[in-house]
Amino acid sequence: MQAILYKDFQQLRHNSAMLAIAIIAIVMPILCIAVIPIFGMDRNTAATMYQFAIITLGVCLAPALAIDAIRSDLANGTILTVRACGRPLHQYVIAQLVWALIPIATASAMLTTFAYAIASPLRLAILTPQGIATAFTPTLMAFACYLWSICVKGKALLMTSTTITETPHTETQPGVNQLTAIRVTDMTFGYKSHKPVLEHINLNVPAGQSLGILGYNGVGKTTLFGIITGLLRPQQGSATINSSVFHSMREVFQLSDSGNLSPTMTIRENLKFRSMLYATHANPHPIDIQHLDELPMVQAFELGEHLDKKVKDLSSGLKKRAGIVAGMLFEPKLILLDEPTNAVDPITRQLLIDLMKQLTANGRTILTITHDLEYCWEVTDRIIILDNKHLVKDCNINDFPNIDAFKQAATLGREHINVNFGISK
Ligand SMILES: Nc1ncnc2c1ncn2[C@@H]1O[C@H](COP(=O)(O)OP(=O)(O)OP(=O)(O)O)[C@@H](O)[C@H]1O
Repeated sequence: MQAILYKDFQQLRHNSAMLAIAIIAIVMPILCIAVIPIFGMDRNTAATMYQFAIITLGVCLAPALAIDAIRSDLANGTILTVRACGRPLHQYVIAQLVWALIPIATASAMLTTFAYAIASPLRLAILTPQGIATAFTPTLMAFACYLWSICVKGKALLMTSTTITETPHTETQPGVNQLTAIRVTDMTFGYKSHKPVLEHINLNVPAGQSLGILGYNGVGKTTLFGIITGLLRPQQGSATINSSVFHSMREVFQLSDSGNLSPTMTIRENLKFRSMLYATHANPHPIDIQHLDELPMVQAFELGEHLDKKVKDLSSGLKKRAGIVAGMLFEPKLILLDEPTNAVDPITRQLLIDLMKQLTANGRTILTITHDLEYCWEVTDRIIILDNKHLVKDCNINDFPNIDAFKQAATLGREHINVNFGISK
């Protein structure tokens, strides 16, 4: 809960528009009450000013706290991070409720006390049931905004489910009894009920394997990741992560497009937020926040000089590097990477190849969605290809005599040669 409140506070602090609204929400009502004794207002005018002050507080502060925080979390992958740290989602829901209600309830109580103390015409009005109800109006508005956020904006959040469960052993090759890391069984999924994106997918990923997931744009690769991590629910069949291999979601890292980083926070603040989420009684400081620039992973990806930059001010490649480092620092055992080499420079790409080879040698299970066939050739043991809603190819990298044969298989023999673009000579 402390981590979520820390993140909400940092996000508000860095969002100048929201911060300005929050300051207006506090200053305006104070001024409205302060002018009552200065102008010697009568009881009726003072009561109107008081109501105006309270409504201003609610209208400005309630959406800024209750709606903005949850909407940002859904957009930037914070929900993924919260799930990945293995904490139950209800802790997130409660933390956001505290963030939505406590500051506004405190501000209302202080404003009412201030009005009672300095505006004598208001004293009787404040002590009536109607006066007390008025004082609670901003809190009720914040609660309504919070419910709206959770039910409408946060629907995706409520739909998530845990896919970590006991999965029986299977023989992946005759005579080889290997632990299954991920099993997808006869899975069908569509964003609309009668329009499947993936149909009857069966997939068994043994623990310790590096699997490449290939396929044309829009074929459903990212969707498959969403189903495996429980962010999307299959319409038919199942997808499970084996709890005998991965004990909780904190051992699972998924690199999403946003890198699961809050764009308004700096890399350092994002790492501190994650560190707070991953903290346990036994290990209260999973990473050394004070000496981040000395961590080998931070040094390897040359992030030291960028630690105090806001994520939204980073280039796409740096964002990707920061996202990878933010996940890897917590030593995940199951790594799901969505186009890791997208937007990175050749040096970082080579760094990623070396890192993935070391992690595979170290027994980690890695699933990589990629269009970078040379990267795939270097780091994966096996590839699957999705096409036209189905899993159409499943083979070991060793099955190909050379990279050209691999590339031809990976593109399903659909290279376009001598295409007419209609460009006039
Ligand atoms: N939230 C969503 N709502 C509705 N349709 C969606 C949603 N997300 C993805 N889709 C659709 O589902 C299909 C599969 O999308 P997905 O992102 O899984 O493809 P992909 O294989 O990862 O593509 P790419 O290689 O371009 O990243 C696409 O047709 C896409 O338009």
